[in-house]
This record gives sequence, structure tokens and C-alpha cells, in this order.
Amino acid sequence: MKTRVKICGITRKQDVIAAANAGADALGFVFYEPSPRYVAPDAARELVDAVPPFVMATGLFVNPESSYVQEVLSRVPLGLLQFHGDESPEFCNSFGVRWIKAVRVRETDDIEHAFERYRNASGLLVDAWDPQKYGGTGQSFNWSLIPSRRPLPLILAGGLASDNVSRAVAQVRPWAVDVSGGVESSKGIKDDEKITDFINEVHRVDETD
Ligand SMILES: O=C(O)c1ccccc1N[C@@H]1O[C@H](COP(=O)(O)O)[C@@H](O)[C@H]1O
Repeated sequence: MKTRVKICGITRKQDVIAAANAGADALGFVFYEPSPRYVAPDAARELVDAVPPFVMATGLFVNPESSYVQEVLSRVPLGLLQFHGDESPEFCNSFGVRWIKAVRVRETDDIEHAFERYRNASGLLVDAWDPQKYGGTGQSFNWSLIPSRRPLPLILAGGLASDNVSRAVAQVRPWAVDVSGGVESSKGIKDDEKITDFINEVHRVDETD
């Protein structure tokens, strides 16, 4: 099976092009101001306009006001929402746009509960747990905590890079992987070569199936 790849935290048009040319299936734009990868809606609109067809533009939020999500959606043509905070399923469902929910993992139960609670999501993203941060920490977690029964497509994130993603994909067999820090030269600035290496590593494991 082909493992999908999302490159998150894009802040520059040249990184949109580089990621799409390297074969990314989805690109992420961070609408969370404390993040070094934050993009304001008008800047995001220009970036999303450069996204080619069949590549999914995804908007990442952390505990946003409903009005903020609506404002972003009115300006930026996003195909998918990604919620990384403590949003309720009702909140996530309220925008008429498909969404995925991120869960920070300390134990298997965190994932089992999230599958149950967010059953209307289009997918569940599993990320490393951090007491202070909602994501984008560059930390990985113990992948053996991930259950094999998955009622929703599972997206693996957290500290992935070209030197560990093949092991991650071989072990977890996720629907998709999501990476931010592992393909950057500095926060918010993507590195073409790292993106290409990352995606090639994912496809290499897929081909050994
Ligand atoms: O990228 C951020 O700054 C960010 C901020 C708040 C929540 C999530 C964030 N990013 C997402 O976190 C995971 C893991 O990122 P990394 O590869 O470990 O850097 C990923 O889904 C990012 O999109």
C-alpha cells in the first residue's frame, strides 16, 4: 500500500513547489500564532494558490475560536482541517470541512479513546506527548503503543525524518506520515533535499511490500 506523506508547516512558496514536486500528498499550513511556522490567512492564501491539483491543502489549528476558523476558511481554500488541541468532536464537525484530530500519546489508551471519541474524523494523527506543547516538538514516541485495530486511517507524526521514517513505516504501517521539523533547515524553512530524501524513504519501504 502507498503510504501518503504530508509536509507540514510550510511558510514559503518555493517550499510548496519543492514538496509537491517531490511527491507530497498533502501540505500543512499552521494557523496557530505561537508556532514559528505560523502563517497569516492572507499569506496562506497566496501559498495555497500555488498548490497544484491533487495535493491537499490542510489547515492546522490549536484550540481556535470558531470565528477564527471561519475567517480562515473564508479566505483560504483549505481541503482539510487538522486540530491539535483540546477541541471537542462537535467543534471539529461544525465547519462543514473534513477534519483530522491529533492526539498526543502517553499510552495505548490515549489512542483507543481518541478513536472512540473522534469517530467522525477523517483520520487520527498520533504525535508525541509533551507537557507544554501541542505538537511540532520534533520528538518521537514509542510506536509499539499504537494498536493494530484502527477504526480510522492512522497518521503517524512526531520526530520523523529521513533517518527513521522507513523504520516507522515498516513497523507501524500507517495510512500516512506527517513531518515538519525533520525536513527543515531552520524553524519554518523547509529544505528541498530533506523533503526529497524523506519522501523517497517512505516510497522505498512501500515498494518492499
Ligand atoms: O508545527 C508546529 O509548530 C505545530 C504547532 C502546534 C501543533 C502542531 C504543530 N505541528 C505538528 O506536529 C506534528 C509533529 O511535528 P514534528 O515533525 O515533530 O516537527 C506534525 O503533525 C506537525 O504538523
